[in-house]
Amino acid sequence: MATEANADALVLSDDPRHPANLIPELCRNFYQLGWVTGTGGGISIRVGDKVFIAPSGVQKERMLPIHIFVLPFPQAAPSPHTDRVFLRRPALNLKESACTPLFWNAFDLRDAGSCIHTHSQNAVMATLLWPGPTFTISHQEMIKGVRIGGIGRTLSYLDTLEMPIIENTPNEEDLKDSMAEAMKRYPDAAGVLVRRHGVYVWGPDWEKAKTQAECLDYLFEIGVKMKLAGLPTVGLF
Ligand SMILES: CSCCC(=O)C(=O)COP(=O)(O)O
Ligand SMILES: [Zn+2]
Repeated sequence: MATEANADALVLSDDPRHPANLIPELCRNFYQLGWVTGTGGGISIRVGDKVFIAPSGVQKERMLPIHIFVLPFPQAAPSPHTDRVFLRRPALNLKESACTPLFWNAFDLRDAGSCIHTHSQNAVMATLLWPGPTFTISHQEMIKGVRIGGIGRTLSYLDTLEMPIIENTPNEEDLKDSMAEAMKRYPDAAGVLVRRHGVYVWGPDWEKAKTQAECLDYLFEIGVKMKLAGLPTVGLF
């Protein structure tokens, strides 16, 4: 059993690329993009058998490494309703992110090394202008930055990008099953949009997850603008 001091060693490092240093830094960047304002959204990183997760309901742009939770992987998707296991919990009275079971979908079903959740308005607008089960767009250069299933080879300019959209629920953790279903139904999709809420995107590591989140956000934004301009988003015109 880890003592408090050696558990803290899991999040205290001089290495700027340590997940406990990266998560606060990346959340500050995401805040500037409008992706994690109002405490929502965030990023989790899995390195081998350890998952690093931010606390819930905190100002994500002001987080520090000592606020980070560390959970062992694998374990059954941790949620407030299960007996979850921690390697390290902050001393403060904090709960792990409500996105934890959703992040777990990406680790369990895609062997992801990182999962990002944003509340980007581009993602939300895409879910409003595409009222059906998917968002689609083709013939955009940024499609080439997106990976098959989020983890495979990158798409070609000639591929059509399709992202499933699931319906929102009052509690974040209750999205777990519909997200998992969408991931099974759309194995090639690099993420899952949540209507009136945002998007989950993952990758083999945090750099690739971030690249894909950026490319997808660009595609949501231009798709929304094209739709509002009355232009088709699939096919050449
Ligand atoms: C205004 S945020 C509402 C809850 C939410 O959508 C979310 O992403 C919460 O994430 P957290 O990591 O703060 O539990
Ligand atoms: Zn959210």
